[in-house]
Amino acid sequence: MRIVITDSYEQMGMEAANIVAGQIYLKPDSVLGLATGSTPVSMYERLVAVHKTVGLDFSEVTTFNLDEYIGMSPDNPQSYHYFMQEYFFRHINIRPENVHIPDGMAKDMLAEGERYEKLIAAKGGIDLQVLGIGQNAHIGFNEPDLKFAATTHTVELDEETIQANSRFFQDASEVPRYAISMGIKTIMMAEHVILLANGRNKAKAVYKAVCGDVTPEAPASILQLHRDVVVIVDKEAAALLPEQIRGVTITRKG
Ligand SMILES: N[C@@H]1[C@@H](O)[C@H](O)[C@@H](COP(=O)(O)O)O[C@@H]1O
Repeated sequence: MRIVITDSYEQMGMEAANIVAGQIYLKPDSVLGLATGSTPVSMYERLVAVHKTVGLDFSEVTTFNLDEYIGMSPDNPQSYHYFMQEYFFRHINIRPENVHIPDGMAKDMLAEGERYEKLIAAKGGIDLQVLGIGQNAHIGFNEPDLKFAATTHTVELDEETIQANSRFFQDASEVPRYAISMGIKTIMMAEHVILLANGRNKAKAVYKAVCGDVTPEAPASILQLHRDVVVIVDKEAAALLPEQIRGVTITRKG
């Protein structure tokens, strides 16, 4: 794991965008795994800016999003389909047919999970996966569990996640109880991974991901077993990392 601690949320996004842009520069037909939530917004803003200023080309890029709420149609402003259009896809030259997000409206979620996994495999797997992290150390919507979930599957959301995500809804009762999410194995099979976090409320989860026991009770901890992970966190989210780790990390001024 390489840990990058930044001074600000914007800097965190910039560092992540640089890695994504470098990936596309080296491999224009890259397959990206993408995340939603407030964390990656500064990364998307930066990528859009790089696209507009120096023409970062997304025309050959394929994307697979991590997850979607079950029962949410793509035109619902709370859906992850809508989020991705709003913050990223409508601002860049990606081809609509190259954009993939699990279908939260599918009749058969088992079949949808299988379809999604086959699509990823048919594209040769994910080159670079971007992740946020939940306060309970979930990645995608893989909640703390007794085992690591493998492939794309239906998840019952934890109360903590429902409460955390209720800020995007009128109130917690409107937050869907179920989601469809890439599994831990899907994520771990990606060639490169970036984990992003900002804010003091993520410090405990970041500590578990980087320094805690590898356990399905803290799903992000599995990333310690991945061969190429960059953890990019602002200083608030890095607050609980021990000095010796902080001592060997790059602290960028932003
Ligand atoms: N399923 C998403 C995750 O992919 C995201 O990383 C996480 C953190 O969200 P945020 O970035 O808004 O804090 O929770 C959501 O529930």
